[in-house]
Parts: sequence; C-alpha cells; structure tokens
Amino acid sequence: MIELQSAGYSYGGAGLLAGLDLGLPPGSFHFLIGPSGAGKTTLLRLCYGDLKPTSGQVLLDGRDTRTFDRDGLARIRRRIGVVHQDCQFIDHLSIRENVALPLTVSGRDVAAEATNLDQLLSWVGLAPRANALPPELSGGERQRAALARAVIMDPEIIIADEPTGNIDWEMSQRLLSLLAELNRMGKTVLVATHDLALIRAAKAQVSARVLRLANGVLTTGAAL
Ligand SMILES: Nc1ncnc2c1ncn2[C@@H]1O[C@H](COP(=O)(O)OP(=O)(O)OP(=O)(O)O)[C@@H](O)[C@H]1O
Repeated sequence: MIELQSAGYSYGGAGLLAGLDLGLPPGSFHFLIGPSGAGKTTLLRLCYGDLKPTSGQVLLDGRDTRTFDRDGLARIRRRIGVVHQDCQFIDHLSIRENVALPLTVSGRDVAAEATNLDQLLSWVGLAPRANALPPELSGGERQRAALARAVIMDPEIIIADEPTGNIDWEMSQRLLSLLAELNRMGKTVLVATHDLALIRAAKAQVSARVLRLANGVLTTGAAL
C-alpha cells in the first residue's frame, strides 16, 4: 500500500533525500536504521503523507500523495497508525481520553467503543493507569499508550519513530512483542530505531527486513 518511486525530499537548500525506491508489502515488518540526521523521520513522514515529496512520488494505495486533498489524506491516514518520537499527548486529558482521540476526531461515538478501548488499554498493560495524565506516566508507559492510540482505528499499517528511544530494555522488549503481535495479525509495520539490540531480539519473533538510510541512500538488508 505504501510505495516510494524515486522519491526525494528537501527542506530547502541542499536535498536531504533523493531517488528513494521502496515498497512496503501488506503484512511486512521493516526496521529503518541509519545515523542521526540521515532522514529517517523525514522518510517516515513521507510514508504516511505528512510530507509530500519534492521529487519523485509516494503512492498510498496506488495514489500519488500530492493529489490528495485534505479530506482524502485524512481518510487514508486513518488506515495508518503512527507512533511519534515524542508521543504527542494532550497533557490535560487522561490516557484513556488521549488513546480515544482518533475516534473523537473522526466523529465516532467513543461511548459505543468503550469495550474496544478498555481491551486495548489492557492489551498494552495500561488499564490500571487509564485515568492518569500523560506527565504521570513512565517513558515505557507513554510509548505503550502511544501505540494504543496508533491502533485504536484498527489501521492496516503501523509506523513507529524510535518507539524505544528512552525506555529500558524490558520495556523495549514489551513494546517489540506488541508490534510483533500486530504483525502476526497481518498488519504492516515500519519501525525507525537506533536500537540494534532490539533488532537482534526481534529475530525470534518476526520475519523482518532492515532498511538502512545513510548519505541519502536507502539499502535493504537480508531478512532477519
Ligand atoms: N522541519 C525541518 N526543517 C528544516 N530541516 C529539518 C526539518 N526537520 C528535519 N530537518 C533536518 O533534516 C535532517 C534529517 O532529519 P530527520 O529528523 O529526518 O533525521 P533522523 O534520521 O530521523 O534523525 P534522528 O535519528 O536524530 O532522529 C536533519 O539535518 C534535520 O535537521
């Protein structure tokens, strides 16, 4: 569903990314690695339509992201769950309300989705913390809440930017297990990470490929 065809991006001045080709087949699991500043976040943003390429094309469901109007993009974005590097919670809303936000924004009846919401909070191990505010949570809890929010709309694709950036090994493992479980359910997963130990640990759980972005070049490694 996501395809980059000779895609590039420039924030102005010298181009950051150019000529990138990538296909993410349904049900695949990819890690994206590369040095700090290589453009991993930028590439992820291209993949979920948050940025439009300044050269080449990014296709979502076969459609060039530059042709989507605001509503069209919002519709396709509901099928892609994103876990942002900094989680991006609304601090005065509870974790439960934050996780439910995509439902609220898309006009769904949150009360009618209460069971689904509770099951999701239990799945990420946050049922006891559902009424806490985001600043009251640990880093690992925040990341799991961000994952719950990313999957509340039952997306086909999950894109996570450094989801284990600031959390300890045990919590990283827990998050990896959740992502692996989503992948076993058939979801496409793309995870940017610096954590090579996490990738090694993933071997036991998923069949993944490692994409490496460096100096504007994207290379695909062998399957794990
Ligand atoms: N909004 C922006 N405007 C201008 N330059 C930007 C913007 N966002 C990112 N950049 C620059 O683009 C480059 C790539 O940034 P990006 O965040 O995509 O890299 P990254 O590989 O994800 O880095 P990290 O691993 O440190 O998170 C960096 O040099 C960054 O400063």
